[in-house]
Amino acid sequence: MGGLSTSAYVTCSWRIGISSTSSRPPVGLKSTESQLGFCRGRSARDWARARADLSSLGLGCSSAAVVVVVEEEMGDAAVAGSGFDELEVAVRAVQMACLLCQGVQEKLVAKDSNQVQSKDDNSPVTVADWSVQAVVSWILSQRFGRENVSIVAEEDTESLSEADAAGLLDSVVSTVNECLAEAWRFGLEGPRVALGVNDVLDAIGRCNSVGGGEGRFWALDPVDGTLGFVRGDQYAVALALIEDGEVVLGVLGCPNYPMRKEWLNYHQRYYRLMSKLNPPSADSWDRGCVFYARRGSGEAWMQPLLHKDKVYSWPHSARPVRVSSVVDPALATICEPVEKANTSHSFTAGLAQSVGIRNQPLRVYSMVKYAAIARGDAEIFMKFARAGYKEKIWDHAAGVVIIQEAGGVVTDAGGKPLDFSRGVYLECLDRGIIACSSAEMHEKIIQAVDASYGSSGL
Ligand SMILES: Nc1ncnc2c1ncn2[C@@H]1O[C@H](COP(=O)(O)OS(=O)(=O)O)[C@@H](OP(=O)(O)O)[C@H]1O
Ligand SMILES: [Mg+2]
Repeated sequence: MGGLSTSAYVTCSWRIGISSTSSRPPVGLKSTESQLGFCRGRSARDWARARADLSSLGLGCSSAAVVVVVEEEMGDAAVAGSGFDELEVAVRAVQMACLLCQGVQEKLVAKDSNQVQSKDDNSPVTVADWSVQAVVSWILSQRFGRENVSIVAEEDTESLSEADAAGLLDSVVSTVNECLAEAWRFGLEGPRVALGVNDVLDAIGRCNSVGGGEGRFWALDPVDGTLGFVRGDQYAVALALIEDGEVVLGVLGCPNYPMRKEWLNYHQRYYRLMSKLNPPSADSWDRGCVFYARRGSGEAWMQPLLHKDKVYSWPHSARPVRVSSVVDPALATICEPVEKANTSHSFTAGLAQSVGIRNQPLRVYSMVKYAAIARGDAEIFMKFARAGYKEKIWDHAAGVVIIQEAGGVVTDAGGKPLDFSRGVYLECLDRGIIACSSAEMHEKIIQAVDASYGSSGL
């Protein structure tokens, strides 16, 4: 089986191919190139399993039908107990979740009806929401121990467990297993055997923490901007760690956020077409970024999504991001929600005029807006929801720390920091959310809000 010792296989990423004389892929391992029965692995356990599977097929190490390809040296250890900290695990989990979402979105855009379900409030919930929640929950529990992981997240298992959702549940289970089978590519361990329905429901249902001001918990929005997602447009996977009411790290996966700001102006359908005509190469940073920051570091980072068939190695070409240096309102751009049901476009248009902003607003679904400010693609993010709407912590936590560490300012419209210590909602939020690239710009906006809010009818 090649000229390498077993120890080499367990410290490298490898691929086993069985020649066409044997048509069956190794049992229990993902068949990625099924005609030849290829499987891949990246840990001692995978390797032991592959050998056992080969022998169950009657193929020994020296069999001519077996080919082992060592793909590349591992950049980091894949076995449990290696020293990734919470940020690294969170980034890897979000990377995996982004790839999962891209797969589901492609099917959705091609109109696979099993992928969308209506929640009670009629918002579209997809296979991706539940699958991402299951994957992230499973990975965090696996890495840090179930008893040490508390998660506040958007989805519950109620509608998924109903009798008429059996097809949907099956799709979720297979999507989760497909995603976790790739965990080794991200330096993480997947499950030894595929998760069953109950395992998946358990992973989703476990995310039932209610947050609060004491202790540590994760806040997860598995697919933020569900409308953007089902429309084939922008959406985000948002994961934050909150400790004693403060966001200590944030990760924002933006699978459709382009490398170049100019692409934001194109419709996603046009963008998809262009990507097909001119496919991204392994080294081009085409579509899909993951942003992250650690509280107090003074740095925020952006990584490309992992390309197909590549193995992730930290820090995966990360580059620092910084907020815009534009301070002249005449050159500034406001970023805001797409849906006027989610914010008052007329109020922000009035504000823009009063401070001298001339550019058209950049309207983007989801927390990608936070990424846009952190990367300097726009200078101001504002959201003024209708009276009575309560913002949820998972819709903001990751984005806030990323903007702050990239040099920006985020507060409510009264200038107070967003309060993540009061449970699932941003209780006591004063009017709306304002994020700016600089303290000067922020001050101008706060003053403009004070001057016009009373007569806005909001
Ligand atoms: N009525 C109302 N007002 C304000 N906000 C609301 C409202 N209803 C929902 N939501 C929450 O807002 C999330 C989407 O907000 P966005 O800023 O991304 O809006 S938009 O999609 O760009 O229009 C959206 O997140 P997702 O559910 O993850 O899509 C909701 O959590
Ligand atoms: Mg959301």
